[in-house]
Amino acid sequence: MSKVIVTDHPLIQHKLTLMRKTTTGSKDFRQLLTEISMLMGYEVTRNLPLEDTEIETPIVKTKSKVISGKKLGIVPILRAGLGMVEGFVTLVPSARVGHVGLYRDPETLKPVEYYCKLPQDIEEREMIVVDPMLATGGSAIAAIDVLKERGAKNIKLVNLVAAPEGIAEVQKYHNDVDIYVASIDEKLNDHGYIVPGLGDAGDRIFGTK
Ligand SMILES: O=P(O)(O)OC[C@H]1O[C@H](OP(=O)(O)OP(=O)(O)O)[C@H](O)[C@@H]1O
Ligand SMILES: O=c1cc[nH]c(=O)[nH]1
Ligand SMILES: [Mg+2]
Repeated sequence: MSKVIVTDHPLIQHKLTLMRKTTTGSKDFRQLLTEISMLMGYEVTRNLPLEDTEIETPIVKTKSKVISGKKLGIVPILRAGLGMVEGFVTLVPSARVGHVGLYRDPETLKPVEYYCKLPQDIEEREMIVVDPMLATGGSAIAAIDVLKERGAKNIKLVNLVAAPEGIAEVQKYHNDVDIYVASIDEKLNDHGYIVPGLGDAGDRIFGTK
C-alpha cells in the first residue's frame, strides 16, 4: 500500500489557512500556493539519493555531496496544478515540466482530458504530479494513468488539500504512488467539492468563475 504523508509544518498550516479564506484574492492566493509548494517540495525531495563529488574550496580539496543521477519531472494537472510549478522548479531548476490537461465535468465529476505534453525520458525520471485539489480522485487517477501508459515507473502525487474519498480512490487504482498532502479535509459535498476546502482552486488562482 502506498504511503500518505501529511506535511503539517506550521508554516504550511498557517499559509493554508490564509488560502482557505474567502477574502484572500488571486494575487495572495497564488503567492501562498507557490510558498507552500516550495515547502512541500522540500519534503517530497527528502529521500533523493546523494553521491560524493570532488571539489576545491578556497581552502582545500574535499569530497562533498551532490544529488546522484535521479532526474525529476514535474507534471501539473491543468489548470490549477500550474500554481504549484514555480515553487517546485525554484527548488529543482533542472526538473523537466510536463503538462496534463484535465477538467472535471461538472455533471458527472469525471475527468475529461484535453492536453498532454510530457518529457520523452519519463521512464528514467521520478515524476511528481502536482494539483492543489484531490477531491473524488478522478483527475489524479487519470493523470497517473497517462504517465504510466507513457512508461513512467516512479510517480509521486502532491496535493494541497485532499478529501479522504480521493485518497482512498487513488490508493485503490495506484497503490504504488505515495501521496503528499498539506491537509486531509473532512469530506466531499454533494457537488464533489472538498469541505471545508478552499473552493475552486483554478478559479481562485486565475480569477475566473
Ligand atoms: O479529484 P477530482 O474530483 O477529479 O477533482 C479535482 C480536480 O478538480 C480541479 O480541477 P478543475 O476540473 O476545476 O479544472 P481547473 O483546474 O481547470 O479549474 C482540481 O484542480 C483537480 O484537478
Ligand atoms: O473542492 C474542490 C474540488 C475540486 N476542485 C476544486 O478546485 N476544488
Ligand atoms: Mg477548477
